[in-house]
Amino acid sequence: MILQHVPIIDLQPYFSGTSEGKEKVAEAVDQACRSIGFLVIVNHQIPRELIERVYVLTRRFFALPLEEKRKVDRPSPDMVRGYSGVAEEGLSYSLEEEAPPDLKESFSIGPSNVPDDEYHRGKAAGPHFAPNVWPENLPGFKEAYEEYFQVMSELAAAMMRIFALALKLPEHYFDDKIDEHISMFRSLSYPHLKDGIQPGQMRAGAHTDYGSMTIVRPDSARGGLQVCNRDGNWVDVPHVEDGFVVNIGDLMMQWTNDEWISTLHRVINPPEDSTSDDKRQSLVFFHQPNYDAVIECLPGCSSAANPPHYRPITSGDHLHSKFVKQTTFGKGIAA
Ligand SMILES: O=C(O)CCC(=O)C(=O)O
Ligand SMILES: [Fe+2]
Repeated sequence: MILQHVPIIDLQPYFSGTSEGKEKVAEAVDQACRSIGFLVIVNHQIPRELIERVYVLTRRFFALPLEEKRKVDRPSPDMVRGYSGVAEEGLSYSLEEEAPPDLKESFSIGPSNVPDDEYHRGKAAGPHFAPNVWPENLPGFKEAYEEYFQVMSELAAAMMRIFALALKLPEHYFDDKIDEHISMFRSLSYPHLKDGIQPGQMRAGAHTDYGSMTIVRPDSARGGLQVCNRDGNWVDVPHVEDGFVVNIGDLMMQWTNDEWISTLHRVINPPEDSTSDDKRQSLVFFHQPNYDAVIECLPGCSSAANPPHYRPITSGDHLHSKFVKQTTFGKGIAA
């Protein structure tokens, strides 16, 4: 059955470790990834205290004066680190569309405590392990962000094991392809702008994500995340207290030979007549396999009648090709 809405999936049976429990979760995830490319997970084992701490520190960061935030500006266009201001990027650029820039600010980090060796620092590593930049005078910010990056990496590894089971592969199939992952954690702040909005301008324009998966801790504020379903209708992603939104990106779609779909989504503005302050903040983890992991049609995803749709490509080159597209079409680089 093709789902037209985003399902809510309880991960508890997976974490309880029985093979029936794992099977049940894997089947539900397979159906979600085939139908709509999005799911909401509950019982994910991420401590609530940490999520709250990161959320509060993020509010504090975005509330700083602009000149303070500018001190941790993105170091260069190909390094997604540090701060980007409102309307400096447009996610729709990656779709080769002319669209007005997004109404959001962001702060991004990549892996920390990177070993000083050839794999991580050599030419082949490119900007994937670029150093992080940190705001001064925000006690606990760096620690909380690094801890969040770590727990998200573990949750993504668990999701990749569920993905493997869902695709009828050995549970640990992806483990050695993500053990040096080049993911990015990005906090997003969407101010509630009441005027100066251009026609068609949104909090985040319609786009697909690039990598293996995205894990989002959203906000209940009005003006939220929507997904375009198979019928071509925009549907709201349900807001579940203590839930995370998971969606697969273009790389996973390519890996599965289009069996799973990377779906268009967007973040809409609050209603025009709203008199309240509907500012919104989300915490977004973009998971991306090791830069040298080869993304080629997974076993079981092709047949004589349905040969591989894509040539093999490394995760690093795949990500780079998205960035190049974006710099050609817009002034910024998004996630
Ligand atoms: O803020 C959100 O809920 C999602 C944002 C998003 O889709 C993105 O940054 O790729
Ligand atoms: Fe996205």
